[in-house]
Amino acid sequence: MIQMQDVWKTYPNGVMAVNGISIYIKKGEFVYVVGPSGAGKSTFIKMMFREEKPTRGEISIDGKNLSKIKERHIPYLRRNMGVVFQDFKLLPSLTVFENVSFAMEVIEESKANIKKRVMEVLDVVRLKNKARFLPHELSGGEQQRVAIARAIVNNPSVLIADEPTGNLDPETSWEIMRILEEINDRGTTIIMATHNRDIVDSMRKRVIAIENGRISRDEARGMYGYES
Ligand SMILES: Nc1ncnc2c1ncn2[C@@H]1O[C@H](COP(=O)(O)OP(=O)(O)OP(=O)(O)O)[C@@H](O)[C@H]1O
Repeated sequence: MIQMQDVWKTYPNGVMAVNGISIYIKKGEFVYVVGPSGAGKSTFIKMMFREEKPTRGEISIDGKNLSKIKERHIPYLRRNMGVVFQDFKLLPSLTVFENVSFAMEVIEESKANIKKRVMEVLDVVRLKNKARFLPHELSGGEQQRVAIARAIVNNPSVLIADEPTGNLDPETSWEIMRILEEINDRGTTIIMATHNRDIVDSMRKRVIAIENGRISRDEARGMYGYES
């Protein structure tokens, strides 16, 4: 569960990126965040995993107030939140397997358990057969699937994706969307910022539209049991 209460963000240069947003996202929801370029979508999303701090207002994840989490506890918060970006952000000198296992909470885990879990998530993204490949040996869609595997390897309750299909062709984008839906079906909350109108229009999910740092629309789009 994610809750924002009258959240504002002004950057040090004076840009007012988010201007009074309040939202409630239930566990297991799939939410699109849409809006014009510069509307504040990334800022809104970055505050959820404390990449940016709000200037004002409160954000809580699973009942924990983010502003009260001490710096040294942020890695624990991040472990419960997977993040996927437009540009994949894989480590170029590590194999697919290593990129995913690197993100794992390895303390007290046996090598066998790590391998089992990594192969499990590579199976989810259908890349078990490319575990030994390096990122540059993969297509863009495959690289994004590795990034998704890395994001879910610690079983996060929330997966945040900022323009995950931004660098991909339509067909590859649909492949990524099918994988995200599958992950959502298993109970992970998904929050995805996107400019892809086709995807938003054809997958019936909640849509939060942001304009000038405010919510201009919040529609259930047929999501059963949710009223906006
Ligand atoms: N680190 C920063 N410092 C100063 N201003 C910033 C910073 N990051 C973003 N901004 C500004 O905040 C506003 C909102 O930016 P943000 O990246 O949140 O928008 P966005 O909706 O994600 O845009 P896009 O769709 O183009 O990615 C913009 O005016 C942007 O220039």
